[in-house]
This record gives sequence, C-alpha cells and structure tokens, in this order.
Amino acid sequence: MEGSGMSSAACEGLESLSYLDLISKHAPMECVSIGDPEARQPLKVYLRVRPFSKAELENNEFQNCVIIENPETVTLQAPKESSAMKNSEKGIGQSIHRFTFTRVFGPEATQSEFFEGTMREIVKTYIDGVNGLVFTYGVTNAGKTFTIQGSPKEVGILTRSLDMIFTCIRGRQYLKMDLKPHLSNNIKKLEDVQVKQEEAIKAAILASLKEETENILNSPTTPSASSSIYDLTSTSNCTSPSLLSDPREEKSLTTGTDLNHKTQSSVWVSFCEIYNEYVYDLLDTLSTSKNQKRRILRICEDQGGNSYIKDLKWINIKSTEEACKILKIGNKNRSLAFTRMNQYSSRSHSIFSIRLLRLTDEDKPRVLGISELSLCDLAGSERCNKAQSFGDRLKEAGNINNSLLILGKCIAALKQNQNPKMKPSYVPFRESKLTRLFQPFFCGKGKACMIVNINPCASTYDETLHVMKFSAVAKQVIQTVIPNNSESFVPRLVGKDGKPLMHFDANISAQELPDMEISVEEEVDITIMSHEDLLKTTENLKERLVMEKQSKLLLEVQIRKEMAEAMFQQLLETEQTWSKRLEDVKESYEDKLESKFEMYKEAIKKHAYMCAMEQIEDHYVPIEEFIAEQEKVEDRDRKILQLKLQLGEQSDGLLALESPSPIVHATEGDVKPDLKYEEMQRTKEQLQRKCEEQDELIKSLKFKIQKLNENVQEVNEACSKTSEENSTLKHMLMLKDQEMRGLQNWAKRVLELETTVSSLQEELDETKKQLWSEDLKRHKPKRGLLANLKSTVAGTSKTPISKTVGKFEECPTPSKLH
Ligand SMILES: Nc1ncnc2c1ncn2[C@@H]1O[C@H](COP(=O)(O)OP(=O)(O)OP(=O)(O)O)[C@@H](O)[C@H]1O
Repeated sequence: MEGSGMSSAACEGLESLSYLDLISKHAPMECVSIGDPEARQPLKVYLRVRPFSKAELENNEFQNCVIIENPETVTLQAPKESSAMKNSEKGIGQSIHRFTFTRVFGPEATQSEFFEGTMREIVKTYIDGVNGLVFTYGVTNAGKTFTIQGSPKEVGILTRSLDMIFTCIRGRQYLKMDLKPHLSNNIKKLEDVQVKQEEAIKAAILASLKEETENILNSPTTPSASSSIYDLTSTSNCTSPSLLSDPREEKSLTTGTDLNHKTQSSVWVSFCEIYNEYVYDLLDTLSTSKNQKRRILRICEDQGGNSYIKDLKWINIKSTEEACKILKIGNKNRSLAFTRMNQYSSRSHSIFSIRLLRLTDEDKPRVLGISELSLCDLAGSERCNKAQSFGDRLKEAGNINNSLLILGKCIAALKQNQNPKMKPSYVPFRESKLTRLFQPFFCGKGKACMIVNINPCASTYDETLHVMKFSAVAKQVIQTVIPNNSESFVPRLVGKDGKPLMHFDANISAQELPDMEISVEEEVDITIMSHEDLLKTTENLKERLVMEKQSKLLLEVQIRKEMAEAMFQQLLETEQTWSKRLEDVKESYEDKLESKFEMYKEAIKKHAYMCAMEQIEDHYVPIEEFIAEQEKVEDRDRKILQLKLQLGEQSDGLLALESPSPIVHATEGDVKPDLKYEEMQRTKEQLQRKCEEQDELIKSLKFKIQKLNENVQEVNEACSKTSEENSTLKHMLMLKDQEMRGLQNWAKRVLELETTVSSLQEELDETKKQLWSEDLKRHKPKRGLLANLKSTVAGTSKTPISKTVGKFEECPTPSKLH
C-alpha cells in the first residue's frame, strides 16, 4: 500500500491535536494483549470497481484511469483534466498511484463471486460467535448500495449473508419469540404479553409492506423514487431456496460451525440510519406516515462501555424472505435523494444488523452466546460542487463528509497507536454518531471489514483517489478481537425488569455475576424498584459519584499535564515542519523564478535578433545583384574609357586634318576649297553630336552613379551594424567612389578638349580667311601643284597654329604619304 498516500480526512486525523484516551473505558485495540496471534490481523479491505454505465461511456468517462494489475493491486492513472494531473504537472504529487488490497474485484465480478471472496469467511465466523462489521466506503454512485443490497436480479451481500445464516441454522431454529436481544449485548426473557406485543409489531411492519405493495399495484402512476430502486413488489430474490453457489456448502457450513445439533438459533434484525447526525429507526411504523415527525433515537453505552441504540426495534425473523421484506420496508423509509451524480443517492449511513442468539436445545433453553453482524452502507463521500449540492443536499453533504472525516481520524489514530514508539493518541470515536456505533468493533468486540467501492470514471478521479488513500491508511490498522467470553462482552440474560436472570446464563455461575447494583444497566427502569432499594442505590451512587469525582479530578490533572506536554511537543514539531516546508517552498519558488528569468532573457534575445533580421531583410541587397550592378558600372567605365579614346583619336584625326599642311591646303585651296570646308563642317557637327551624346551619357551615368551611391549608402547603413563583411563592402564602395570621381575628372578633361577643339576650329577659320585674302591679293600665276604646296607649307610653318599644335609636327605629312 502506498506509504505516502493518505486521505485528507485521514491526514487531518493524524494532524489533529490529540490527547490520551484515558477516560475511555475501552482501551484502543492495540492495548488489548491477547496471546492468540490469529486474533491480531490487519483490517481487511476489499476493492470493488464497478462497470461503466452506457451513459458514462457515451460521455467519454473511459480514460483508463483504473488499471487492475493483479487480484491484489490496482493502479490509478490521473486523467488530463483531473486536479491530480494538474498538480503533478506543477511538480506536486504524482499522476500514477499504486494501491494494494486484501483483494480486488473488477467490473466483471458477479455478486456471487464478490460474496464468496469477501463475506463467506466473515459470515462463517459470525455464525461461530464472532461479531462482524462490514462497511462500504466510496464516492457517491460508486456501487455501495448495489454491493450491499444488489438489484432484484442480482442480490447483494446482505441477502446472501442472511441466506447463508438460515441455511446453517435450518432445522435448528428457535421459533419462539420470548428471547430477545437487549441493549448492546444482552438477551431479555419476554413475558407472554411481551411476546404477543413483539408478534403484533412484526405483523404491523410486514403489513405495511403489504399495504405499500397493494398501493403500488393499484396506483396508475409509476413507483416513487424511494421505492423504485429495489422493487417492493418483487420478492423473487428472497424466495429462492438458497443463494449459496454450491449446495454442498450447506452441509459443510452446518458442520463447520460451532452450531451442532444440540444448539438452537434465533435471528433478530434491525435497520436504522444516521441522517444529518440523527439516528432514526427505519422500521418505525410511524415513519411510514410522512406527516409525522420521525422519532430520533439516542446512542447509549452499557456498563462495559459498548454503545447501542436505545429503543431500536429488533424484529425476529424466520427466513431470508422475511428479512428481505424488512429490508424493503426500511429502504422505503430511507433518506434517498436524486443527486446530479446518482439518481437514487443514499443521503444517510444505513446499518442493517443481524443478531444471532445461540441457545441450548432444551425445553427451557439457556443462552450460549449472541453475535452481531452489521452491514453499513455509508453515504457517498462527495465534493459539494461536483454533486451541485445546495439547500438540504448541501447540509446532508456537510454532515456526511463530517462523519466520514471523523471516521478517517479514528482510523488514522488507531493506526498511529499501533506504533509503540509513538505516544498513544486520542481516538475521536465520540465525535460522530457513526464512529460511536463503530467503536466496539474497532475495540475488540468483533472483526471489521471495509469494502471500497469505486467507479472508473475520469470525472470523479480526484475523489476516487482520496477514497483510495483513505483505504491505504485503513489497511494498516491491526485488529484485535477479544473473545466473546471476555467480561466486556459476556451476554447476560435479563428479565422483564432488566435484572439478570442467573439461572438462564449458560456461561456464568450465579456467584460470578457482578453485584446487581453495578451490573444493572443504566437504562433499567427505576420505577419498578422499591423505596428502600432506591434509597440504598442513591446512597451507593452518591458515594460512587464522590469517588468518581475524585479520581476524575486526578485524571484531569494528569491529562492536562500530559496534554500540555503533548501540545508543546506537537507545536514544536509543527513549527519545525512548517519552517522546513517554508524553506522548501521558498527554494522551489526561487528556482522557479530563476528559470523564468532565464526564459525571459532568452525570449528577449530572440526577439531582438528577429527584429535585427527583419531590418536586414528590408535593406538587404543580394550579393549577386550587387555584383551585377558592379559589373554594369565597370562596363560603363569601360565604355566611357573607349569613348574617351575614340574622342582622343578623332580629335587627333581632326587636328591632323586641320593642321596647316601646305600640300593639303594647296590642294584644297587650289582644287575644292568649298568642299573641304563643308566636309570640315560636317565633321565638326558630327563631333558636336558625339560630344552631346557623351554629355548625356555622362549625365545618365552620373545619375546612375548617384543612385548607386544612395543604394550603397543604404546598404552601408544596414550592414554597418551587423558584420565585418559589410565594412569590406563599404571599403569597396569607397574605392568605386574614387573611381567615379576619376571618371568625372575624365569627363572634365573631355570638356576641356572640346573647348580646345572649338578654339582650334576658330583659329582654323581665321587662318582660312587669311589664306583666302592673301590669295586674292597676290594673284600669283598658276604654278605647279608641288610648288604651291611647298610655298604654302613654308608660309604656314611660321604661323601660330604650327606653334600651338607643335606636337603634331611629326605627324606624317602628305609628302611623306607620297
Ligand atoms: N458491480 C456493478 N455492476 C453493475 N452495476 C452496478 C455495479 N455497481 C453499481 N452499479 C450501478 O451503479 C449505480 C450506482 O450504484 P449505487 O446506487 O449502488 O451507488 P452508491 O455508491 O450507493 O451511491 P450513493 O452513495 O449516492 O448512494 C446503480 O445504477 C447501480 O445499479
């Protein structure tokens, strides 16, 4: 069983401040030392997992939350939406829990298999005289009532137990009603009148069922909620001869038990409920009338400290069928309600008890023993919000949860008290009606056994986990059963006045009986005592009261002292635990904060990087594009260079043409001076056009260069932030800039050349004019072409043009060309 697993109720039980149970008449179980090791056994805890209903399957409740590993182990796996899963994701608790039980019954287990695996042994020992308490624990709608009472088709453990009892005592039943269970553990010898009264009560109760049945049969409407769960009209489940799976068992049972042919048995049943912390008799005929207020019953204690319900009806039954009828009448009175989680939800804890009187087989039988088997169907533990409780339902839920919480505290305290190293802790049995009634069973009066019912639905996982943790604590409780012949549980036969009838007691002689005044139960009717007896009793009681007061005072002092010590110790421990927890929490929060801080840092870094990348992307010029642009620029550079060269060549050509070669001039002058002029004009125009084109080209290049510069600038700006690569690019661009400036210089030079050309052109014009006028003045006779050229060259060699373009003097002359 999970060591750490513990229900909140159980945990609170352990954590609550406790004091020694010194005033309790019964020491807790672990204080009772019994030699027989058989008597000390861990509490048997059985688990039953109910199958899914159709509606649950449709609602996607199947999420593999409950896994049965083997007949003793079950694993709970938290579904996504559960608090357990959310907590485990936060690092609190786990999402998988493993629990072990005395035995685990899966959804496929039939009622018969369940009975065989759990109750058979208990009923057997019960028939042998050992008291038994069986209680079902689980969330609402987990199958508790189904397990105890079953359905008309599949009866539960209660009917099966009754059937087993009647099978065992068949043929040896004590049919008279004159011996009746009394108080907690006694048997009352009834007078004839009382017997008649008993018969009348039983008849009235059974008649009420008949009435109800007739009403139902006559009613045109459907059965009421309270009666529909277990069909009142049907008695089929009770009329079967025997529910025992194997008929051979009957024989073995009758011989295997203490009941031999010389004994007789009488069976009496009672059925009550604890609703909102009040005990009600479910067999109270008055209760059937809805207008009348139900009678509240008191829980009392006998001399041995055993609690019992005062005035609870005990009905003698002769068969399982009769018992079933009684059960049905009780169910009719039970507090059932429609809740969101269960249509017929038990809003109370119900206890069906069977007392078996063992008598000698004589005309005047003697009492051999009495044993009690109680089956308690606890109300479902539930979360108020889940069940959508309000009003009466909320109040009920509060009371249910409170009594279950105290049950948890008792179980936790009992477990703690087993540890000899720990200080015995107070077991708060008296804090709820339920635990008051359970107390004798947990204090050695009998064997207790717990049936844990769970449903495998994902939506109730958290509650189911609590139930499992509770059962984990319960399973660790060691039970010690005090034999029935021990003083506390010695059955006594009393007369109608409540005084013991010594001659009927089988086990105790008259001398062994305690003093009458002491042994008489507190509940004895004092009106039947004589005046002297009363005075004597009062005196005795006064003396006892003084003595009791003194001893109580001493005890109180001692208790206070021990309590103070215990409280101080506990406070110290609590302080230590809390400071440790505080430290742990602080540490874990610090860790969490640190990791969160790191996370945010990373996120900011990432964000900044993303922003930078986006910016770069906006200004990014792919390298290929850049190279292409570069190439274009280089291409343009080359073209400009070519053009410049061409221009230079053409200028040279022009100069050469325009140089004052005597031959050319002579020829021109002699042959076609007009044509030459026109030709020069055309060349000039061509040159001018070319110059204009160059200008435009230069302009467009300049524009492009400017654009490129801007682009480069932008690229530079974008890239300068990020990498060294950009700086090299910048460097390259700067170089390019320089080159561009060189080109501009070149362009300037071209302009200069143009001006030179134009000035040359002007000079040329003037020279031509001079030549022309000289020619006209001289009127020289026509000489030969060669003589003319020579004289022209000789004449022009002294002109300023020859000086200006001296560098062209070495150019091949037309004579050289010859
Ligand atoms: N083993 C089972 N096989 C088939 N049906 C079952 C089984 N156990 C329970 N059921 C069904 O589940 C439903 C709820 O069962 P039941 O009324 O016994 O729950 P409960 O735990 O007693 O609830 P509450 O605490 O609200 O009274 C019923 O319809 C019942 O028939």
